[in-house]
Amino acid sequence: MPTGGPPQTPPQSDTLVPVKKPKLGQNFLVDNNACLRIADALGDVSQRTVVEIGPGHGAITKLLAPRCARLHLIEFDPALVRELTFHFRDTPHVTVHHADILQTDLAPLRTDDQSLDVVGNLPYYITSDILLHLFAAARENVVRRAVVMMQREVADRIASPPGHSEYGALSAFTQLHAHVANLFVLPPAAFDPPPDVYSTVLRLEFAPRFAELCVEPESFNKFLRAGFAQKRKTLSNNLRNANYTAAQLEAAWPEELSKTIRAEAATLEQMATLYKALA
Ligand SMILES: C[S@@+](CC[C@H](N)C(=O)[O-])C[C@H]1O[C@@H](n2cnc3c(N)ncnc32)[C@H](O)[C@@H]1O
Repeated sequence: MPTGGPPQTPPQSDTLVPVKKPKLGQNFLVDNNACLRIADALGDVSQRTVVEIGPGHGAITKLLAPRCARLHLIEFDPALVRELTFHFRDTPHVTVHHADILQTDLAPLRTDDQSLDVVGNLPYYITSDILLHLFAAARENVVRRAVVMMQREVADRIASPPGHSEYGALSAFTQLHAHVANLFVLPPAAFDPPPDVYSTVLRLEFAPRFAELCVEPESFNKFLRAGFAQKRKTLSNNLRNANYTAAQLEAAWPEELSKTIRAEAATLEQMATLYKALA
């Protein structure tokens, strides 16, 4: 549930995504077929609890509500909250929360400890913050699947493999937590008002890899952050800035890993090997 109600100002954007600034990221989906494809991409939700991030005027919500067992709507704009509350006044399995998704603890929204399915045409100005919030929930098995729309460039980065020019910190964190499927792209005309960018719908099947990589989640996340801290620097230099000594790095550095590699070129397996050697 929201912790202490929504803040008075919108949340800050993060450093991983270029800032786009329609009011609260409000580009409403007006392509009904796209709404249907998003709802379909969640699969059979007849026995499941679904959380929608930023339902807006309810374009996707109205299709989902009759399909799922329970639906929680997390909306930050008070005028939209009033509109949704009125619209769903006679639909007891739909709950409207006036809340900032980034301040919302998703765990209490579960029923009988069943993991949640998440859907949302995301407010693009906080896309990566929302993803990081979902990854934290995935580490606690709170979420199972998410079908989310975001700016196409961000989606392309998330889905690209290590060594690819678009691979970066957000790709690594996403692929550490989920299998990613790139579903479809929408042009600006699918929205009102139309954004300046194309949009992509991704499906994330959460499956955190910490156990498989034999790493401790919190400290490995910290290690990854340190490794990706400055894009132009080598992995080794970024780790030096995070207080690993040259001698520690020299002793732990795996033979198969180039000394001048950047984090963007390393696989998660290689990062895990180095992390464990340094532990
Ligand atoms: C891109 S619009 C999507 C609206 C609707 N789902 C649609 O597809 O037409 C993003 C929605 O997220 C809401 N929003 C923005 N920041 C939010 C936040 N921090 N927490 C929850 N909702 C937020 C906006 O008010 C808006 O309704």
